[in-house]
Amino acid sequence: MQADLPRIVLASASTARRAVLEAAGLRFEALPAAVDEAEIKAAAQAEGIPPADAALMLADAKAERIARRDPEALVIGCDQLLVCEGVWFDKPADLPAARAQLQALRGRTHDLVTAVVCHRHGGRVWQHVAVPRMTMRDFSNAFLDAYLAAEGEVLTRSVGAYRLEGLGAQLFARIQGDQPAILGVPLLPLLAFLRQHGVLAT
Ligand SMILES: Nc1nc2c(ncn2[C@H]2C[C@H](O)[C@@H](COP(=O)(O)OP(=O)(O)OP(=O)(O)O)O2)c(=O)[nH]1
Repeated sequence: MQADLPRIVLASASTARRAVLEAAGLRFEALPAAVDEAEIKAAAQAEGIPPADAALMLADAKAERIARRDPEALVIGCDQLLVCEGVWFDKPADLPAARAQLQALRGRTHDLVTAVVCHRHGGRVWQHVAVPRMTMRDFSNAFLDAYLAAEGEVLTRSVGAYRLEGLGAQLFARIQGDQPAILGVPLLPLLAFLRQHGVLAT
């Protein structure tokens, strides 16, 4: 890597986000940002802030928290909200909550409001929001219980209580949007920015 390229930091604890960027060949450091997402989400909802703006606020908060340590670094922050018929869902606390959440989402369509921001030199230099639209089958409880047993606690790390990659594909009747955005990172717009910013080879 050329010496004058900025250090890239992903302000995230998400294994899914890290895997997407690593698979795309990005070389970066991943540092979790200690941000009280629940508090920011609750305040945004109370103020009637639209999901896309709330997701950008959360992504900014994570990037800012990490960028303070190294203003020269290019810090990537992401956030993903799940909205189904106006109701915002969060990562389930445990498997029973994952079961209840999947029962609430089955047979319905939900949006994954997925924001990504880049911060450098003390401010946001780029942002993008993608909104994949996910339509779930009206799957049976027997199917649901088999899915939960097969996947286990990892489902608590996903805002939708599912993993599209793998068995989770069987939950869906229709998907509008690209898989990296569903997994939490609008990848191609981000890579385009990184090339334009001189961080990736053109
Ligand atoms: N593996 C997988 N993960 C998914 C899928 N859909 C959503 N997710 C994950 C990506 C993110 O880790 C999480 C969205 O929640 P957040 O945006 O709050 O991120 P999280 O708290 O996990 O990490 P971060 O805030 O970036 O430190 O859900 C999927 O289909 N497969």
